[in-house]
Amino acid sequence: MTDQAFDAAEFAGENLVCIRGERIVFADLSFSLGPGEALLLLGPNGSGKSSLLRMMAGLLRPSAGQLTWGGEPVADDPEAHGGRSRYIGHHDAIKPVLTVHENVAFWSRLWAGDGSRETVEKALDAFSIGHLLEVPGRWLSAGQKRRVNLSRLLAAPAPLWLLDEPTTALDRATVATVEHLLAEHRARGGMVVLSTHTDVSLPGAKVLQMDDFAVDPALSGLDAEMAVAEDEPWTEGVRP
Ligand SMILES: Nc1ncnc2c1ncn2[C@@H]1O[C@H](COP(=O)(O)OP(=O)(O)OP(=O)(O)O)[C@@H](O)[C@H]1O
Repeated sequence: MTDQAFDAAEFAGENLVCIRGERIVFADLSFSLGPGEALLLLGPNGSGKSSLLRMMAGLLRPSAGQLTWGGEPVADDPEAHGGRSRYIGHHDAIKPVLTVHENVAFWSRLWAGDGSRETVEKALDAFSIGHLLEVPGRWLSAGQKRRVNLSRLLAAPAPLWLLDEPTTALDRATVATVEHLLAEHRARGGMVVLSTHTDVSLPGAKVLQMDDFAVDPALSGLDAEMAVAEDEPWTEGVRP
């Protein structure tokens, strides 16, 4: 775990199109995010927030448009993008038979080549769950699982945090902890993209209203050639 500033570059998306199944979920979506900035994804169920986050993480290929980092297409070096981004999705990536320590150490080792007990303890302490170190994953409550999952952000630092409804199942005090950690991350030059249906304090965040990029199905004229295989990964590595 580090308190050092990130040497981040601009992360941007240009005219992104997302097709899932045979439906255009969003089209012509563009954004840009500089060091220290945050982007809030808002919109009703099914409007494409998770799809956009998965796209940003390299887990879903854009049907058109491109993502860039420092002006260079992310697709040119997917491994580098995997190294600088941390995606926390809906599902808590916790092995039930491993202890909390073993779970977080695994991700810290894989993502940051660390996995030391000190790093894991510090990350868990930040979420007030240091006492769960030796508890197996299967015994955790929903909120405890979420906290363990989020602690991976601290156990394997990277500039770009991609968070899909990160405060789900968290109590009020832990939501405040998350808000504090988001602010600290941005103060170090980190970037945050976050989807939510609840209030999460992200001062000065840019906002993307996903339904602004919806396409009327009757007008979409979907070209089957644009559709890509569902969940076809286009970056390397294990991304839960
Ligand atoms: N694996 C899939 N195959 C086909 N369509 C999918 C798949 N996953 C999602 N979709 C569709 O893509 C659209 C966008 O879903 P997505 O999960 O990105 O929305 P969301 O805004 O995150 O929704 P929520 O607020 O409910 O989490 C939905 O119409 C959904 O049915």
